[in-house]
Amino acid sequence: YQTYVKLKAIPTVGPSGFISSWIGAFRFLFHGREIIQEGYSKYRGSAFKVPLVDRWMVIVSGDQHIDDMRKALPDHLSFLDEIENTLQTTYTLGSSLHSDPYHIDVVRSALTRNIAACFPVVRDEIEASFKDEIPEAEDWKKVPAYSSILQIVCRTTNRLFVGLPLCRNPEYRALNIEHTIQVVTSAQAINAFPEFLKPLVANFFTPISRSMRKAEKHLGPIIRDRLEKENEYGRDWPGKPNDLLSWLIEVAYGGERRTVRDLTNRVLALNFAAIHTTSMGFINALYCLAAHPECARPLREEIEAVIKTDGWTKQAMGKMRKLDSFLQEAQRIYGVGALGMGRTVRKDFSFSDGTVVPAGAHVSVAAFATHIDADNYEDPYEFKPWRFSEMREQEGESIRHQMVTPRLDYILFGVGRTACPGRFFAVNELKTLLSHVLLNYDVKMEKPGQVPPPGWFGSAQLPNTKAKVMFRKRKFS
Ligand code: HEM
Repeated sequence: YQTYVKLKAIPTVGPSGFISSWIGAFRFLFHGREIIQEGYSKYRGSAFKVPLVDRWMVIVSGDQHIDDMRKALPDHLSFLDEIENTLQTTYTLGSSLHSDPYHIDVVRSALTRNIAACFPVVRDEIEASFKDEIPEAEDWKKVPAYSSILQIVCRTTNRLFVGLPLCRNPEYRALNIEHTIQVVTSAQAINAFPEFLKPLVANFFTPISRSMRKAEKHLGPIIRDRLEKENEYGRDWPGKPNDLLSWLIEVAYGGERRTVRDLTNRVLALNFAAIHTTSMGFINALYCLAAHPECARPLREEIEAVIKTDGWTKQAMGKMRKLDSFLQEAQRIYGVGALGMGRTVRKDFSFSDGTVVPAGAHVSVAAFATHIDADNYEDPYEFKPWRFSEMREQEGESIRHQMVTPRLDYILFGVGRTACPGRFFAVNELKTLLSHVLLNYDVKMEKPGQVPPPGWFGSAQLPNTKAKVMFRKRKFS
């Protein structure tokens, strides 16, 4: 309530009374996108606020405000505090992730540096997992795409994270896929209670101890073996796998970092960051391809021409501008929720237009509204697959409009110092996955020409989980 009093100067969209704001918060669960769109239309370029079930959310938009957020220091606007607040990480993911987030640097440095070196194994896992999940058939076959893609992405990502054979273990995969869902739902349950009850309530809802027990069963022996080998033969022991677990161990010099428990926790947490995000990104692109099968030909031509000169490499993926544009356009429309770049305000923060957001408040960007703003994108509701590759042609060799480049009008990965450190790997993985589909299958939607409608809950946009995609062995050129 104290924070609300300080926020009085910022206009509210929807009811603002003490009781009526609860009704507004309930309405937000089912009409979040429309409420934020209403605020965006009225206050684009300035700030407004909406009541959520557990907090007031200040929402900003427009280049200037987003740039202010990009430049803000973490001790003013904190991403980690916001994650702690929304996901209740201390209870749901483990407290050391917040107090010592070194795994983020490992993603930013070692993992990103190794994308080229690890490209062949990731591609190998893509081929193997498609063979298992979606065997090539002469006739059209209906595939429950969402669940198959989750399995494929989980396997592929974990080939890089922990290697063979664990990445293929069904129990290990199920654990990582379910853990994410449990973290999100239990955090929502914990957040429904007042602060002083949270530690008590967390005992009932927290999934971390069960997930950790299961994960330690799989990862414990591998971690112990690697730690022993490093102690015996030194840092670069012969046969040391080149994967995320090794890169984590390399900087886990001692103390709590160098324990089975903490290392297991980091692997679980990075699965949390990587699996559902990448799966949703890929399913969005797959639905767009299946709804626009006419895009297959130009994409195949590009992929085949580049592979001919560069082979299956990271460098080749970097040259595929149409593929990059197609993926980017799918995420522009279907890949972001109504809110993005959430931050908790640590010290009173002044935006450049003078708007002050007090310490303790929460700020987000109107992400979806930004992505479908006609001032940012012509015909914003239309799926234009070559939108971004055409922009890049106009600008010569510019890298500004490639998918990995965060921009004020494209905030899929956030912008600024906390922009997703896994995005270079994620985009490379998405390109390799979609290339594999294009070169080996024909795809179409069960209902031709239509991307299955996504679901919205609160501010989240979720791809349709029920739709079937038709697959058959590639026949068209
Ligand atoms: C298409 C897939 C992905 C999307 C859309 C995505 C999106 C995001 C977004 C929006 C953020 C927060 C940015 C902000 O608010 O400033 C983020 C943070 C993060 N992502 Fe990703 N991500 C994806 C894949 C991955 C992958 C594959 C990894 C790991 C290999 C990863 C690791 C992380 C980590 C560690 C953070 C926290 C960064 C920090 O605290 O500084 N992400 N991601």
